[in-house]
Amino acid sequence: MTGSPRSAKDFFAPLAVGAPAPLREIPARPSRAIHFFDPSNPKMAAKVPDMVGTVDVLLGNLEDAVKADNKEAAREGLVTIARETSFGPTQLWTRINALDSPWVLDDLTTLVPAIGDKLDVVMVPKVQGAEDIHYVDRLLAQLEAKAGLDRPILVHAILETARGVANVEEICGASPRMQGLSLGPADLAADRRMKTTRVGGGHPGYLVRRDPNPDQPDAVRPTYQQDLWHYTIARMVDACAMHGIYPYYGPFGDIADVVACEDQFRNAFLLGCVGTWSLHPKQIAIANKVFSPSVEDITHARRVVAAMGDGTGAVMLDGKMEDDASLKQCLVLVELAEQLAAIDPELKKQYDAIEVPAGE
Ligand SMILES: CC(C)(COP(=O)(O)OP(=O)(O)OC[C@H]1O[C@@H](n2cnc3c(N)ncnc32)[C@H](O)[C@@H]1OP(=O)(O)O)[C@@H](O)C(=O)NCCC(=O)NCCSC(=O)C[C@H](O)C(=O)O
Ligand SMILES: [Mg+2]
Repeated sequence: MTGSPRSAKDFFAPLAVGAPAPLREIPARPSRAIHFFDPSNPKMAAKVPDMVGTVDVLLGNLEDAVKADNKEAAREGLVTIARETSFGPTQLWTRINALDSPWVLDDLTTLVPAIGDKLDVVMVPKVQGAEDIHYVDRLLAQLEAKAGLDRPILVHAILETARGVANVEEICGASPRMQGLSLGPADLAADRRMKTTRVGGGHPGYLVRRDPNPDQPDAVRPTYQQDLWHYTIARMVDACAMHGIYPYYGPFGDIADVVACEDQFRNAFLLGCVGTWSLHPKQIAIANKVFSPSVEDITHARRVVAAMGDGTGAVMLDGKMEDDASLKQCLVLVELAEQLAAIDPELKKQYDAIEVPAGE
């Protein structure tokens, strides 16, 4: 039957006859690094098979950073790579072109029939509001039905316009396909008319200065650089948590500055993000390190879990109060460690070696 009226109760109904049923819950699959490659670049494409298993997500990028003349080659290159590669535990994502571009329709109508059974997530750039997700949602359902796919392809939105940020909650709740959000700091900075020309990361001019000391009015007053992206990432994290989907940092363009890259990734991890983008092979190890809880954190978390017994009341551990709420914080880390250990043997070894003294 077609054309039946839709109500809120139909949120989880397929949007096309024959399309797979939407998922009720987005699986928490490890995605510490979403590694971008240009499928039209032969050197990058050649590296993809060997990267399987070393990174949680491989993303064939079709949008910005792919030259206009190479758009078709990138699309076809991704089809070839997807068909010829066995991805094992590594997810395959793509970033399609913007919804107002001349390429996006061909991106979706080519990729879904050709490699829809291998594609886990479609990343949609420059999402402005729920209407953009509704468009992609329906089109994907039609294409999935036509291709006879038996599981839905998920959708990930990049937050990179002021309007997108203003509509972040409705974007996250626009479809059961919504898997997560990434920050697009370069496009967002331009759209907001911010005055940084960097691709993500901080800026030395964005700072606070210590008050003058009346006793030493001429003394140097230290300054403290602030995080330009704190507000946006915090909004993303809340909107994603509210809708049961996953927030990610985005690109860190200063490939050479591995120290600041690690700092930016860690800020996002601490605020609640589950992963980030990697633009260059050397950013993968940084992301894997930062988005995997440390042995020290897991040791502490497990000690709290053990000390809290039935999970109620308050206890003292190392001079600090722990209670029902801090137990929940620790469980976030313990659950993440379990998910990562299931796919990362080296981490599993480290986490398994942790000994928690009984009876604390
Ligand atoms: C940033 C790069 C252009 C740097 O490339 P290159 O100068 O070639 O770097 P290296 O010489 O250090 O490379 C060493 C070898 O590694 C290969 N390589 C480089 N990058 C990748 C990669 N991403 N995946 C696989 N392999 C890679 C090189 O080919 C070298 O190989 P070999 O010569 O055989 O040793 C380049 O890294 C790059 O283009 N990265 C991806 C950039 C990208 O995807 N940008 C788009 C996302 S960011 C964005 O869109 C902004 C966002 O939307 C926003 O609005 O904020
Ligand atoms: Mg962008």
